Amino acid sequence: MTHAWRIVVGADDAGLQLKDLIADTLRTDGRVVDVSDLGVHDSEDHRTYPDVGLAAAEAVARGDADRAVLVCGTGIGMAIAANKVPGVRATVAHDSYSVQRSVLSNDCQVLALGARVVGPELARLLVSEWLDLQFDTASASASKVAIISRFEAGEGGEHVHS
Ligand SMILES: O=C[C@H](O)[C@H](O)COP(=O)(O)O
Repeated sequence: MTHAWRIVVGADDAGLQLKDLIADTLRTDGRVVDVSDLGVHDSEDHRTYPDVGLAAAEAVARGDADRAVLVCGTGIGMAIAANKVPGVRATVAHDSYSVQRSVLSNDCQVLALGARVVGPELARLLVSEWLDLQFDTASASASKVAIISRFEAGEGGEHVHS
């Protein structure tokens, strides 16, 4: 399968170094046609993980980017922030299987990484594997993701309370 991903990247101060490494890696990856770096750009840039995570997720929601890689200390804050943007599904994942399922089961467009959790080479490997994954809208997982989307759109009623 060929890809032409447009990727937005972002980080807070804790994730700056790993974000820059991932951005450099993405810029030389033939599967990526555009890398948009929302910062932070240096130690003088004091924007927080929600500032950057929300902006990146909004870029995905608008269709300005296909996907986002977001880095903070743990990845958790970035994922929480990104998941608040309607239409965006974000995950923290630091192992291949979780990265794979986040796309194939859950149609996540946002991968959040923790610079204080994962080493740079594993992070680069995970991002590389992630670029080869694409959600299958005809898969059995699609109807499950659709329940979340309908709930988000205020069209609840089909999910079952137990
Ligand atoms: O999830 C949040 C991130 O890990 C962030 O980089 C650190 O947040 P804190 O400074 O509030 O601990």
